[in-house]
Amino acid sequence: MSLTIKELCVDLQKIRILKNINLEIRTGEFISLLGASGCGKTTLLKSIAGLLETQEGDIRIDDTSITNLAPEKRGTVIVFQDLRLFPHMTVEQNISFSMDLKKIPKKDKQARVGELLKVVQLEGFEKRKIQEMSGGQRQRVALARALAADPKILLLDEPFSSLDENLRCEMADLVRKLHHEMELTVVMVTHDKEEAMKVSDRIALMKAGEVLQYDKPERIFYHPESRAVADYMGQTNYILGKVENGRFVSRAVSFETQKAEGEYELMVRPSAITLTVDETERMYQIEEVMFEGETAEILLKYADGKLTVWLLHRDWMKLGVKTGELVGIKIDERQGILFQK
Ligand SMILES: Nc1ncnc2c1ncn2[C@@H]1O[C@H](COP(=O)(O)OP(=O)(O)OP(=O)(O)O)[C@@H](O)[C@H]1O
Repeated sequence: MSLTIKELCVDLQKIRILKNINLEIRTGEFISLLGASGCGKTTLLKSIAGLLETQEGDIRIDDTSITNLAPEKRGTVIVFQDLRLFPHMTVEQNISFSMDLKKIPKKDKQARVGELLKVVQLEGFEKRKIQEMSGGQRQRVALARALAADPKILLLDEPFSSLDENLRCEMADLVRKLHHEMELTVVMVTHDKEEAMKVSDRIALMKAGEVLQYDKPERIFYHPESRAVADYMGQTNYILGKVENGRFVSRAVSFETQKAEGEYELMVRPSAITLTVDETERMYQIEEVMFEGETAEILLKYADGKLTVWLLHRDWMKLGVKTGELVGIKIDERQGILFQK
């Protein structure tokens, strides 16, 4: 089922929290709402689930408006960060909760619980109490309980944030697998950009109640539409320059461009710069080198400011230079983005 959000505005205690949100989520798509704490991700997820009153705009599943429907009639199910399981009940009782409401016969219910436990890799755990399970196992139960309601749209609010890194990856893989197998449309809230890039078909990057960019992970990372998006998605360098006569010209790099004349900043990720000792023009002084396992982070100082460069550690070692010495740089301009000043 597809989900369309059109010009959605939401106020909480008379303050406008969501400002004119527009998103189209295709059937079977996995999207992430990504952004810093307080930008409105959970508010948007709750609005989709029908847990908050909306002031303006429309939310549609396929061609039907759900804006004024009660949460239980929307076909959406939300899994919260704190899971909201019933700790004294068994796994089976937790998972079959939505089926009890629908008065599904006991035998069918048991069979379905068994199936769902298999799906989330917790076969045989029916009679275990929630309080006797680990954090990762509880996450799986919460997921199975959500799936038991046969959702058209699965909404996940930072579902893995309380887990350690290994479990996070495992759960992310599981959700991604279920999403494929069950052709679920999934909207996940996260503030973890790596997680978002890994699991999502598209990412809606939010800031202060607005969507700054809604795009595929590669585009959000390599083709940010604004400095705000570029800065959120990873470390960046900005090189000041001008476009004149069809060329971007700066102290560090110059190349042809179709952009209009004016002052620009060239955004370059640290991995798009390499160092050289062959050039005659060695005008970048190595200020600091940080060893980070397979990579080395090198901080350079030059007349216009500083640049950060990431090299494979073995490539750095091959250069044979050390802190305080001068090097030249090469910038892969195809990986750079020009922002007008
Ligand atoms: N019940 C409420 N009443 C008033 N303001 C609220 C309420 N709930 C949240 N807010 C405010 O709305 C804004 C968005 O909150 P929201 O929880 O949607 O952000 P978020 O992006 O999900 O943040 P986080 O990553 O920290 O969970 C914040 O400024 C928050 O303080």
